[in-house]
Amino acid sequence: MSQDSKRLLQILTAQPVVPVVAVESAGEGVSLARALVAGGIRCIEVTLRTPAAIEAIRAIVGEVPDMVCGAGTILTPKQFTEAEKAGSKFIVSPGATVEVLDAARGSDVPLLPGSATPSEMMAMLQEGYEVLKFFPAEQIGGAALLKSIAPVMPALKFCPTGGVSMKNVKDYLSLLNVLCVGGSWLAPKDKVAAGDWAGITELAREAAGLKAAA
Ligand SMILES: O=C[C@H](O)COP(=O)(O)O
Ligand SMILES: CC(=O)C(=O)O
Repeated sequence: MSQDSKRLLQILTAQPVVPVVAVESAGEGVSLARALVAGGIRCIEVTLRTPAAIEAIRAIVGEVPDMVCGAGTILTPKQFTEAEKAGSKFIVSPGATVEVLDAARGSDVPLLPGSATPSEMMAMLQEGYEVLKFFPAEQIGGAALLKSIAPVMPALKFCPTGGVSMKNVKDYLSLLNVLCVGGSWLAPKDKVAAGDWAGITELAREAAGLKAAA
């Protein structure tokens, strides 16, 4: 399967913000996931940027049934397979290589590939992908860029990520080609390190109250 866009749409439209997190242990991942669920956020992207990521995905999938846990920063087929075996419900890549697309074709877990330019978006359409990550969103052109893509490639829907925060999130969520945004601001390093789970629940509650137009 190249992309189960129906399943991805279900996952991504269930909340306006998908927290993109890097965790230092499985226990930290579980506490974070519980704090986010308590604030109304039911989807998390655990990035493979720390050695604990795969164990954390496995633990969240096993111990926090109300959280839909995906894996992010997938750069290689090996990482794709590890994330899939850990129980990831979706897989996110900052871009799209032939190798990662091949791994996705052999898997039932939907891939959300990253794209940043019109040519990359056209290439993804050609591969049968209609739901894309837009990364790095703010740095590459922000909401204005995505707005200009809507009439040109109306089939595409995006999850912009990178530099998105409460300051600019509404610019993205007001676009008809934006399903939700991704961001690390719901899991600030200082709050996670301090175990300030109530503080994270508060950030999640604020984000969960936002509305996407798409
Ligand atoms: O996709 C991953 C990014 O690292 C999240 O970006 P951010 O930290 O700017 O929200
Ligand atoms: C940007 C990135 O690393 C990811 O979400 O896959």
